[in-house]
Amino acid sequence: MSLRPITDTAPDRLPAAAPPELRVRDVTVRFAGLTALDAVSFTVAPGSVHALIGPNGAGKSTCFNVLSGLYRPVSGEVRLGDEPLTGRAPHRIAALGVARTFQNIVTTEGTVADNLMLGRHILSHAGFAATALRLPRAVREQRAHLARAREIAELTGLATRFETPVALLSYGDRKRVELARALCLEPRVLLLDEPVAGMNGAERARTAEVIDTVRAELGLSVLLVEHDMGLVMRLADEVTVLDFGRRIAHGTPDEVRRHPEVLRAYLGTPGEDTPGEDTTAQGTTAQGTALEEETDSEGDPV
Ligand SMILES: Nc1ncnc2c1ncn2[C@@H]1O[C@H](COP(=O)(O)OP(=O)(O)OP(=O)(O)O)[C@@H](O)[C@H]1O
Repeated sequence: MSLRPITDTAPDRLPAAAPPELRVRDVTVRFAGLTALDAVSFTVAPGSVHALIGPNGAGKSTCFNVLSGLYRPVSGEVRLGDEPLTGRAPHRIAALGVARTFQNIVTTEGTVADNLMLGRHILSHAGFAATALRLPRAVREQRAHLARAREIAELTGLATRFETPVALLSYGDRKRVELARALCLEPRVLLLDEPVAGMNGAERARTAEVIDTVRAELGLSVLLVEHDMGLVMRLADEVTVLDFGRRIAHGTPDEVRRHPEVLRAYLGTPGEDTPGEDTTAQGTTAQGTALEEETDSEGDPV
């Protein structure tokens, strides 16, 4: 199906032809004596999928927490187009069009519809009293939000689960509810924190398809943190690689997978051939990690 952001509930946030650039400039974050991010810079080009990868502890989640306003950097800045995001509260950043999902599932209560409607909350113009009193304007607005939530459920493969309690969903579906809830904010930039972590091969392939569709249909930019290199190589236009809080490489998926610094960070030795078994690159040789794409039984990338 073809979807466009609706106009009556988010008039101030209709995307222009493309979302604005998300620019991260020289961002440094310290925790006591530890520098978790050390003058990190990268730009998420409008409408692109940009992956942020790196071994465990590289600083990926810290970076997401800066982008979504949970952490304030000691120096550097983040801008969405001309709007500075650094130092703004998370709900302000969300209202500017930057939505995120979390590594671990946070949605456990209510139906899929309930959760998606929570995602629409930030876009509601009718106040609590008008909604509680079911004033006509509030009722119309609620209807529009529900219709949009249904469209997003369809786009994310959850249409047949719309009225189902999330507690009864499969793990993969629950992860996609998180994604759908973030989309309900009508973001211009979507931050996906390990969207396929813990999924089996079929669920990962399905979610990869959904991310692809969402980007194409909604024309938004995606910043993706993911250990699954198959997914990164399949979806990303550009990749930034962090290690110990520093940016060590940047380029297309093909460029970074051959980059000597990247091979050293993941495998401990530069230029060694990467094993092709496990694509979940957590960054330790003991886990047999790799920067290879995973293939299904027919040899197609998943
Ligand atoms: N709140 C915190 N307090 C202190 N240290 C922290 C905090 N959050 C992260 N760190 C440290 O900062 C560094 C970067 O951690 P971060 O979680 O950003 O890495 P990551 O790349 O997301 O790792 P993973 O792939 O394991 O999720 C690590 O050394 C981590 O222990």
